[in-house]
Amino acid sequence: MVPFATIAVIGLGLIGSSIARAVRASLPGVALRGFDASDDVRARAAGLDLIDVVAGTAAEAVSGADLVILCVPVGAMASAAHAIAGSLAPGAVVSDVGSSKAGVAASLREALPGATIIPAHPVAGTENSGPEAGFATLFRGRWCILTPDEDADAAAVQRLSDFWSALGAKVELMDAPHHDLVLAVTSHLPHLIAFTIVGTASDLERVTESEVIKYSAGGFRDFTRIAASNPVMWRDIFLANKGAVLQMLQRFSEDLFHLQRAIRHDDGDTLFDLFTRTREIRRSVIEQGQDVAKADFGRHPEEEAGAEAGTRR
Ligand SMILES: NC(=O)C1=CN([C@@H]2O[C@H](COP(=O)(O)OP(=O)(O)OC[C@H]3O[C@@H](n4cnc5c(N)ncnc54)[C@H](O)[C@@H]3O)[C@@H](O)[C@H]2O)C=CC1
Ligand SMILES: O=C(O)C(=O)Cc1ccc(O)cc1
Repeated sequence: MVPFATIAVIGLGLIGSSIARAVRASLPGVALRGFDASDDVRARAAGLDLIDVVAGTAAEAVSGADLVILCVPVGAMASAAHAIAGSLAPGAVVSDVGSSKAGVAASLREALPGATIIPAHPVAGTENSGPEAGFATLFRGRWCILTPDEDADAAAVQRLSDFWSALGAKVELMDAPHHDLVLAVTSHLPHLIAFTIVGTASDLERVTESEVIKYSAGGFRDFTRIAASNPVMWRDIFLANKGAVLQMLQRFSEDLFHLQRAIRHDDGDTLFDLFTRTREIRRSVIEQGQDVAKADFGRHPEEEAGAEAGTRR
């Protein structure tokens, strides 16, 4: 059974366009409507034929939709929700894909009193943005975390869970503050570290005269992919998940200081023990992700073809 008959996607960038493509691929027959605040993105989305109707306003996009998914940066969720207030079909489920959850949920509740709101976070993405960057297999084998309130409509939670499962995602339920703490460690802090190291290296480059770029085949190259992520999106995530990120950053700084001491005092055992432990963690991450790796894990199909032809990312 198709969980929703008409889906409205607000924000037609990487995630919104990937949802549209995945719905077309996995739920044929579902009507797709959409809107983006950018005239240029709306025109490009229409050119890519991602959805059935590219509406001229958010209110028009959601009319008649039984599922509305807000796919805008977390700092724009409140204004996107206000723009659809009063235009939702009776019984419509409103969801979002924001990377942080507690603050977004509060602003959706404030903008849409009485609406059925079930927040979600597909933990799948890339460093790219815009409607061209999306692809239908993005969510396959990846987690989608739903963070419904305790008193949320259980039938609506089930329908949204069925929707994400139909797109190939593995669904998990969590409370929003716990989600924000977990993602601060697994996603937000690693991004902050990448932004920092690439920024530091770029400052040093003025001293070393382009050696940073020249010798960037090492670990630095991997950091540059993450550090190329969308600046608006990440600015908003750090401001929205401030408490959890600062808490994790405090712990990280203490651990970094501990390593700094070990290096200064020639304490090789401390370094060796940590690196042995982290090597094991990588192995278990790979083992747990085996099924995912086989499912075009996190790569645009064109990138996949490039990688197979030996092109380095
Ligand atoms: N990029 C990623 O890897 C992931 C992103 N997310 C979350 O998904 C959301 C969207 O991110 P992306 O698709 O990557 O960004 P994107 O930049 O590719 O697309 C966002 C789109 O939203 C539009 N927009 C901004 N404000 C709007 C408004 N008020 N009304 C209508 N449209 C508006 C922009 O014009 C843009 O086209 C963010 O909340 C992000 O935290 C979640 C998982 C992964
Ligand atoms: O590109 C990567 O490695 C990512 O980590 C993508 C990503 C970004 C934000 C999310 O909330 C979830 C996934």
